[in-house]
Amino acid sequence: MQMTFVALTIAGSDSGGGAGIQADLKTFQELGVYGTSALTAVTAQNTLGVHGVYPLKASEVEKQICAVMDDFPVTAIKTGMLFSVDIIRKVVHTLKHYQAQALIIDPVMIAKGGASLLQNEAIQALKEELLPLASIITPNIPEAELLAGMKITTAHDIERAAEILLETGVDAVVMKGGHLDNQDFAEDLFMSSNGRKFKLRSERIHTKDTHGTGCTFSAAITASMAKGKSMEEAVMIAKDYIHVAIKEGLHLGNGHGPTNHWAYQSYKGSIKEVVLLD
Ligand SMILES: Nc1ncnc2c1ncn2[C@@H]1O[C@H](COP(=O)(O)OP(=O)(O)O)[C@@H](O)[C@H]1O
Ligand SMILES: Cc1ncc(COP(=O)(O)O)c(N)n1
Repeated sequence: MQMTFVALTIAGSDSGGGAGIQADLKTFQELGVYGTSALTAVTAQNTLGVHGVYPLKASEVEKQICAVMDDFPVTAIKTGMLFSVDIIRKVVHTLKHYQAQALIIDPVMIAKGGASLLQNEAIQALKEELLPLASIITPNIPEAELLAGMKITTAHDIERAAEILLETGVDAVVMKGGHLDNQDFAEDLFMSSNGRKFKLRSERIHTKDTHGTGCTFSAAITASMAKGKSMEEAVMIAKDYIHVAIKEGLHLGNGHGPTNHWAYQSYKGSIKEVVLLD
């Protein structure tokens, strides 16, 4: 009998289906992993922006996590939009109880349209209480600036910020380069506490349809880790997955459209270039 791998996402709902819980579950499914979820908030959202944010109570988030963890053989967990200090503290408490095998944290803070998905006072709790439990954290550049407490403009800054984030106790950091002003490449930096360091480089796709790229990328990492792959392998597969999802975009909606979560099905071979660093 074939083994069924199970992943859990703890995140917000995006009614437009391109980011959040919906992106995570689609990605899990495409990568052959059974997806479960614990909602932290409902958002009224489409490709034009976030039109409403309705957080759940922390105890309601906890109940969902327990319901899943008490019954399913979950091998990897990811977090996305956590919204408040209360929800973060409850998630930390609950995850400590279950001792997740692999925990991937996408420190979602601000939607691409500018809406806040994490209250300002929650940034510290995320950094000090949740990050120490994590296998991998996947900040984009603005998120890394807030978490590391520094401005990031050069390649040296990116490495320095990754080093600062490793000091929180997380096993590895992936600094996503989608927001960098590089017209040719989309480059992410992987750095782990055991000294592994490399860049994942792919051609930059010139499109406005990048809604949910971060959610999709971290969900792809989670799916591979749920299947038992190493952090390095998982990050490499995720880079290919997000690249084809952006490249084969669906052009839906009138704003920043979603990516194509099923494009990876018909894709063969490797796209990214791995650049080893000392
Ligand atoms: N225009 C693009 N072309 C190719 N890859 C991209 C592009 N934009 C983002 N990516 C990739 O998508 C992933 C998510 O990055 P990013 O967009 O920075 O995250 P977020 O959605 O959290 O802001 C990264 O692997 C990044 O390199
Ligand atoms: C519920 C939810 N979670 C996460 C994001 C971030 O996605 P993006 O950075 O692509 O806007 C979002 N827009 N909505």
